[in-house]
Amino acid sequence: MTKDNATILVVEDNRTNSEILRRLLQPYEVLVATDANHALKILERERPDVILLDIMMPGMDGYELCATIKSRPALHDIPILFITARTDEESLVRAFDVGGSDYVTKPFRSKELLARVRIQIAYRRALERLRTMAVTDELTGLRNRRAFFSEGAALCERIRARDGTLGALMIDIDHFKQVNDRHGHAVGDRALRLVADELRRAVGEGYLLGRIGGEEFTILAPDRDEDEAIAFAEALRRTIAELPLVADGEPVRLTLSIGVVCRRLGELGLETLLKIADNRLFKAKHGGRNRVYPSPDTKFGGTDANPDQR
Ligand SMILES: Nc1nc2c(ncn2[C@@H]2O[C@H](COP(=O)(O)OP(=O)(O)OP(=O)(O)O)[C@@H](O)[C@H]2O)c(=O)[nH]1
Repeated sequence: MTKDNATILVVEDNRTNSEILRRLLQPYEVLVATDANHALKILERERPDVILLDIMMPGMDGYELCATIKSRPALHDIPILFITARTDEESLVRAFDVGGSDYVTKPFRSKELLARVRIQIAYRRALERLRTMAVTDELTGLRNRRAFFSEGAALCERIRARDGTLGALMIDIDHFKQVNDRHGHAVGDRALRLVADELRRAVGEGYLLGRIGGEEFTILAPDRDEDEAIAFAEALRRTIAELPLVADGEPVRLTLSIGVVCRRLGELGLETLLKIADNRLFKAKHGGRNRVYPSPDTKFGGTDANPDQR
């Protein structure tokens, strides 16, 4: 990273040109590739903010390389600025048709080049911000509902492919309306952030955590058996019950009800798994709240050793 906090990949087979560009792009970190294969190799490990791409190169030309980069989801958003000596309409239109964002013509004009690069960096940054906003719950910083379900579906695919198990926890804060009613919405928001922070701290590597509703959170825990998922939920319940939230000089007690299920996925989809967890959450609520269902007690020899399936 540099003073301007951006990296530019220059793909140019002519060494004199690439040196000129390196000098002109001095405010930025500059990587240079001498042909398309070299560029693709660099892109395996680097994510430049902008790519400056020569059209005429030996082997794969700039148009083809641009189309290849744009076909790869991980690279798709990197703006490509063509470097070209060709100014005929057909060549320029083709640059846009293969996914280019803009072009600069040779010989380079320093200020114009920098202005065009700057605008692409700003565009890239704005796109990144929008993408992050689209998947993030603004209040807690957790995955929002949409992101949770789309990442959850992908996680299920991976687990199904290796015939693994998936645990699901449906988590709901008890009597949350009373927190709002008694202390106001701002305290309610503070409570939600506090709970979210604890959940974030508790989840393990590979877990998926999201805020899927107002005071509802969900965790997917891969490769666990049901006893482990229940023990994990019980630990969460205890942690939250001890949170030291104080409002208007009095302690605010937050408790969770949690429905837990764990299955080998097989034909089972995410929606069905979560439905089972949701039904169990309902049982936890009706069993008196501040509890996990199936509870560790019933699970390990209590009265309801065979809890409902749906
Ligand atoms: N402060 C705050 N409150 C929220 C937010 N989203 C939802 N809520 C509140 O969460 C409360 C949920 O209330 P209910 O669904 O009745 O549930 P509850 O009071 O938690 O009762 P049980 O779930 O039955 O234990 C409502 O009062 C919502 O206004 C939020 O982003 N901030």
